Amino acid sequence: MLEVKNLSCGYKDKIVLKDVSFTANPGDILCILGSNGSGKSTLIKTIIGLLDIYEGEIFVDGENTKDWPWEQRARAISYIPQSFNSTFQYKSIDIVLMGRTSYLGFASSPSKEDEKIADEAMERLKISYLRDKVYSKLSGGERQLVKIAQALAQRSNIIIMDEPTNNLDFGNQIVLFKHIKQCADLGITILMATHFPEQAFLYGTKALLVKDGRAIEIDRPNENLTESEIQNLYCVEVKVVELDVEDKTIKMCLPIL
Ligand SMILES: Nc1ncnc2c1ncn2[C@@H]1O[C@H](COP(=O)(O)OP(=O)(O)OP(=O)(O)O)[C@@H](O)[C@H]1O
Repeated sequence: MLEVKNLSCGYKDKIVLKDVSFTANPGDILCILGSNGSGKSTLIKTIIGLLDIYEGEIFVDGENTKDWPWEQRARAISYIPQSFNSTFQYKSIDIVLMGRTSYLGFASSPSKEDEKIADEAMERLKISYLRDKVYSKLSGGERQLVKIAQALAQRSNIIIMDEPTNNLDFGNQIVLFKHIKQCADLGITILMATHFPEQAFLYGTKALLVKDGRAIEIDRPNENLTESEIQNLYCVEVKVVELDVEDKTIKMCLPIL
């Protein structure tokens, strides 16, 4: 469980977000929405400890993370950046094994047990066929799946993704969301920044709307995220329509040109 309380964050000479509070429980998929430059990545980088906190607190399972060493943070929270590539000729399994780094002693290499955990993570995502392929030669979608396997091998209860569907084709976006939902069903807490309100409608159990230095938490976006909130967030006219598909009502967000 991740709790952010009255958080202010930003850079040396600039506060980007003020007084942000939200909670993400096990199994939640919390979609962070906001226009370019609104502060989504800044918030994520602060949660994972890459940026210092100005004010406020971040709790994981009730524990304040302020003085956590990096290993403890890495075991609790996995981070999948917008794009990750490697100039080294790492095999995919090596990238997944990097998820075990926080469990290794100084200068020690992964054990048989670490390899087993990494292989299991790849099997769970049905990507064992990528095991010995060179990571830098995989497609964008395959790379995202390998990074999710790394997060699973890390055995953290929280996975944070910055625009995970960036550069993915329509089919691969759907495949990726199947896997994200699987992780949430395992009780993992997912936070993801996205540029698509539909992803919040379709998959989000919560949404966080980031605008003008503030963030508003919305529970069950499919029911509670409104057309006017989306218009206000992106400063464009949109229409939210409802479709009955099988036994569900699904919301779509259409631009008005
Ligand atoms: N290293 C930095 N130093 C100072 N300001 C920065 C730095 N990185 C980002 N910013 C500024 O912080 C603000 C928020 O940027 P951030 O990258 O968090 O936005 P974002 O919502 O993730 O944007 P996008 O959707 O375009 O990825 C922007 O005004 C940006 O210019």
